[in-house]
Amino acid sequence: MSEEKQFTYAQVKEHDQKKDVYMVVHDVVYDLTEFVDEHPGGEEVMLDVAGDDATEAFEDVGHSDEARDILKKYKVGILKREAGDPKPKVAPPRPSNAAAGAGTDVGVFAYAFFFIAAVVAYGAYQYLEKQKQAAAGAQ
Ligand code: HEM
Repeated sequence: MSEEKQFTYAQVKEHDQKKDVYMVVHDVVYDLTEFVDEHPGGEEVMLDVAGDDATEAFEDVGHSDEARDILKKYKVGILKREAGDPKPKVAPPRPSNAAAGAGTDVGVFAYAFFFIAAVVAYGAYQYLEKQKQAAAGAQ
């Protein structure tokens, strides 16, 4: 069995310089030193979270699947959390899958929209019928 290399948070913290950038995303440790310059979002944001848990920053941007694929290439190990380490502010790994809450909101909104649309359509229908009757009566 191939054992994955484990890093403590303190060890990851040591790699917080531009020439040596590690970061943690969803408890996986990545060596992104080579990627910092290539990052389409700029090196500044990468250096902000160098040596840190970048999970929240990474997920907040809503990175593409391509970005997630790139990330895989740079994996060097997994994070071994120890007592006292900062807790990950875990955003769901896949916001699109895990957005049950948000999905519900959108669902309710969609129902409300269709309900209002139906009421408006019914009203318009009634109005047109009345117009027709009025026109017929006037003849
Ligand atoms: C952890 C490794 C990271 C990788 C592999 C990565 C990769 C990428 C890629 C491939 C894009 C192009 C758009 C896309 O495909 O989604 C992108 C855009 C972006 N990234 Fe990252 N990123 C990483 C970390 C971060 C972090 C920590 C931040 C901090 C906020 C960040 C902020 C952004 C922003 C703002 C853009 C949008 C740029 C634009 O559209 O002008 N990224 N990233």
